[in-house]
Amino acid sequence: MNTFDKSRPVAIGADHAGYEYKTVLANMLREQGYEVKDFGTNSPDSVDYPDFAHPVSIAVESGEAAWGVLVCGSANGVAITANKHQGIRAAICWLEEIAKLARQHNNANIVCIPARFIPTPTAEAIVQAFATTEFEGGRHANRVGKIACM
Ligand SMILES: O=C(CO)[C@H](O)[C@H](O)[C@H](O)COP(=O)(O)O
Repeated sequence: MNTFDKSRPVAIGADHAGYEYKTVLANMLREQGYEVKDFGTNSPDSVDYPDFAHPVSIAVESGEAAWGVLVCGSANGVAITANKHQGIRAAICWLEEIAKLARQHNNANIVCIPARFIPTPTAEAIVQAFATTEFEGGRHANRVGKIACM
């Protein structure tokens, strides 16, 4: 249930610590037939991660994008920012298995990548797993429902 399809774009964004990974991940997704909406940044010049995490989150929250990818040094900054949005469940993922669980158990809709702590192939495997793993529903649906009740 609730698998990401390719009828809507993937929103992607990063700060200066993540922009190189963002390029690699966006290219990987495009090669797989996804439309990618890139919110920047596109250089190593120092920027502030909320300026990129908020637009990606708004795109996913509004339904303009089906899901999102955010990259910064530790992934903490982009995840904290994204999770300020009511409709966002952003998960920091540093292993492929964590990415699968973020989808299976948490129905996460943005994957947050810590570029300074994992190699590029791991980041690619994480995004691939996140893109193709389904939410399991059932007992997890009750729990995910309670996240947004406040
Ligand atoms: O999580 C973060 C910020 O809370 C990210 O890791 C940023 O990429 C990091 O803080 C950037 O650090 P820099 O010293 O300004 O390059």
